[in-house]
Amino acid sequence: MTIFSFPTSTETFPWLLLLLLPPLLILFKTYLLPSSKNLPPCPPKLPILGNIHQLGNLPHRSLRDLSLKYGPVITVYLGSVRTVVVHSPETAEEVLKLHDSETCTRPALSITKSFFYDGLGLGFTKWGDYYRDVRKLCVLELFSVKRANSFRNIREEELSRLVDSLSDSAASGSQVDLTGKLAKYVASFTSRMALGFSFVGSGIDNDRFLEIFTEANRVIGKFAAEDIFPVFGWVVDRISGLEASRRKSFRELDTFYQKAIVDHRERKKTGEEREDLIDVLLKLQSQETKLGSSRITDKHIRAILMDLFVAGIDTSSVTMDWTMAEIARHPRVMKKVQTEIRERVGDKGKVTYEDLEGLEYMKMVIKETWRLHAPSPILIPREAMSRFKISGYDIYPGTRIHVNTWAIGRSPDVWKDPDEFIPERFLDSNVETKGTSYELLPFGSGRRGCPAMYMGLSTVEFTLANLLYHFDWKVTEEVSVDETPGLTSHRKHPLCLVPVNVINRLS
Ligand code: HEM
Repeated sequence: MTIFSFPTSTETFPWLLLLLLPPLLILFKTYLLPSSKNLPPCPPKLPILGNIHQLGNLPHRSLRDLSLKYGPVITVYLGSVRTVVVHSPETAEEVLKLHDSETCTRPALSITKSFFYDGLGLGFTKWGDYYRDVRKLCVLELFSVKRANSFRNIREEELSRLVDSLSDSAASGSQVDLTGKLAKYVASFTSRMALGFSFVGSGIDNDRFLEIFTEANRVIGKFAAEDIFPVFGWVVDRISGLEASRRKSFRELDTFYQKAIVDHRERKKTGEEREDLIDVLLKLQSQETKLGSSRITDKHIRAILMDLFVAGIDTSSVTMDWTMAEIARHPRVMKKVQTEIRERVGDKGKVTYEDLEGLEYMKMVIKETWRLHAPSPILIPREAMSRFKISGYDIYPGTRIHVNTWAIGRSPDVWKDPDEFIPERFLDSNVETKGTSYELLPFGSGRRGCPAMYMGLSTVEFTLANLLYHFDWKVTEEVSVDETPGLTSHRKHPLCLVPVNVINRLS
């Protein structure tokens, strides 16, 4: 009898099976039995479509409704893509703080390829060394407090132009489309800051730029079939024309940015001293600064400009539009905020940056507006990079993760009378907007939070304070709070009000 002999294949099989069983079971459980995972609850889904049919026209609202039934963390399948959406401050904190380092990348979306230079910018770029370098460059060189303050005079000039045009309407007693005026004002100010000019002489005037830009925002906000059905969705996007309209918008903006870069280089040769954001980027280019493993090229600059325009214009202008709409709907608030501003500023003839510090009620009005009308109702998607838990549920690598900030702002578990506009709720409250109070996240939070908060906030406060200081606002028709779908929450109908001149300006 041999104690040990080389086993035959028939002998080996049971032993091999026994040895391989545990890993095989783990593989089977992990990949072939998804239903046995402890995933966040998922509403009943359809084959192929998943839960798409339940998202409706305004997904932040439909998802909130689903979360009322299934809980604050839900799974929805966008076609074949597993997506987790969180709806409470606690679960938002888990995603944005506790698991920030595991969720701070972006999924590979088709818009990144066709519109955001395949991830050379910031907002849609995957986490990694390259992203960290671009973010650092933007935070230190483009969006710092010092840089934002260096553009104060531009903002003042643009505001002065806006107030002049509103004064003309006030003199004739005519109604103005304040939504349109605010959008143009922010676009002018942003382009002067970034490009040094307000489109004049660029072959594109303000109106044309806004047209291209509005169209760009429209196509960016659209669901692409490719992002839902990665294998064949791109065919649908071609047939539906989405891909073509994205490319058209992209080409127009790309050409425009490149022309601005070339013009800047030419101008530099004449020795003209000026420092807009393209100048800053060109200087870094000439110093051979690196982003990831590559030196800064013109394409990097165009990608950063795209992010700056897409992320910076809409968010600021919709905030002001919603705030003015809510103020117009609430005469008590209008009176109170105007009294605060006028008492503080007196007969100086304009609100200065120094005055903003004391305008506590106005700041509450803005917070209340953000609570009800989150500028990004659903934050830009994150993607899980490892396996972890949220509220005890398993989250697997590759899962898309969304934070529904709109739902958090409207939650009766967090806010008393959540659908009412009551700025006083922030009196003696320590809820702030910079990303550490998870019940109010207008700028997002964590590693992907807005890098230009100071710039955005100072534009909003300075502009609103001046509009409310200079004018009373007569409401001649019902102010609607209907929204349109998209990445940023726009009001559906333009805000039309009659300005009444009350403060004569100092020149
Ligand atoms: C009131 C004005 C603004 C609001 C409410 C706002 C809000 C936001 C929000 C919600 C995000 C997404 C955060 C996330 O996904 O967690 C974001 C990201 C971003 N914002 Fe802002 N923003 C404002 C102004 C600006 C301005 C003026 C700029 C630039 C000029 C800007 C540039 C960006 C960029 C580049 C990102 C992407 C960050 C990343 O993914 O790393 N924002 N912003």
